Amino acid sequence: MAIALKSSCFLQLNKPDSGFRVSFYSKKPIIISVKRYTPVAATAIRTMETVGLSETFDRLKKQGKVAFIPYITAGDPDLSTTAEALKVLDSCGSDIIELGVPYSDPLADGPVIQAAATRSLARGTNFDSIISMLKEVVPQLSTPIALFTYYNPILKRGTGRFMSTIRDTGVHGLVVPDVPLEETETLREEAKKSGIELVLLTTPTTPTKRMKAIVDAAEGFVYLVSSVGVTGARASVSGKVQALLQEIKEATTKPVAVGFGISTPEQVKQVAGWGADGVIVGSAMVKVLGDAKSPQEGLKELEHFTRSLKSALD
Ligand SMILES: O=P(O)(O)OC[C@@H](O)[C@@H](O)c1c[nH]c2ccccc12
Repeated sequence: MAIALKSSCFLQLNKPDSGFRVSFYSKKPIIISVKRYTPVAATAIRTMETVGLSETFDRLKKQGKVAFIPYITAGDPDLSTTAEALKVLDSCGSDIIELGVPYSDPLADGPVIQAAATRSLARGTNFDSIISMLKEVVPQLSTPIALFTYYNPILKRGTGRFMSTIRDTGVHGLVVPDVPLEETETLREEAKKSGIELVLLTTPTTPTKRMKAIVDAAEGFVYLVSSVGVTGARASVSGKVQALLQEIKEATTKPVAVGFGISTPEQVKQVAGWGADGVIVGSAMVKVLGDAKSPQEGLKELEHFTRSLKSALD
């Protein structure tokens, strides 16, 4: 029986009778054919997942490539457009997608993402509606999702329940920019129980000792914030990033992705050239969707913009 999956990659099925080990290798549509559609086959096919953040970086490293990591705010302009935007970002070759949970007090965000969060909340977007959307869309994606949320929504729901809820959607990673380092351990333990990779952030002003503690505790990848201040496109990316990358790479072999202020193909190329394992673009992506006259136009613009940035890494 052949089952066409709108999913990624070359699929290797080992031991087709007694059990399946499914591995995804590259982003190509596949047809799965099984001799007998046994309960094992059904389970394997149902539970097939994209690979996680660390494995994505491992694969890219073997290919000598740098990860392209876009960020968008869930529910802006609305959740059905977010669902389509995730598919656009996936089809344009994003390697990891950061999806932001809108929050009323986004302290680390600049005006573009703050405005997106306000619009999204005004439309009634909440955590439960985001989870329902993700349950629908994630199985159609080949790009792993890292959910982006401030700490308060996690505490409100309860850390363990929050982690199992996002795991059940197929989300692989979590970024919490305002969790105090002292509380990271608990968060990390709960995340691990659910197989969620907790990404931690370090900044240009993080003391070396603290940076080392952060990179030791980080899962998936280390997020290097390129400059002090809030998110938002900048005319140039601070040259300090190159030395910061060097310092972090002396402290860990974990992949390091750089974000904040990056919005042009030249800047993407520059940061990759400085040795980043991944390049994150957020506000510029959010602006494309937020400035569009209609969701359809926004999605078209998003595709065009994503391809222009991604091509800087090819
Ligand atoms: O928007 P920028 O400057 O491209 O930076 C990425 C950023 O948007 C994304 O990673 C992010 C969104 N909200 C954040 C809050 C803190 C740190 C990072 C973020």
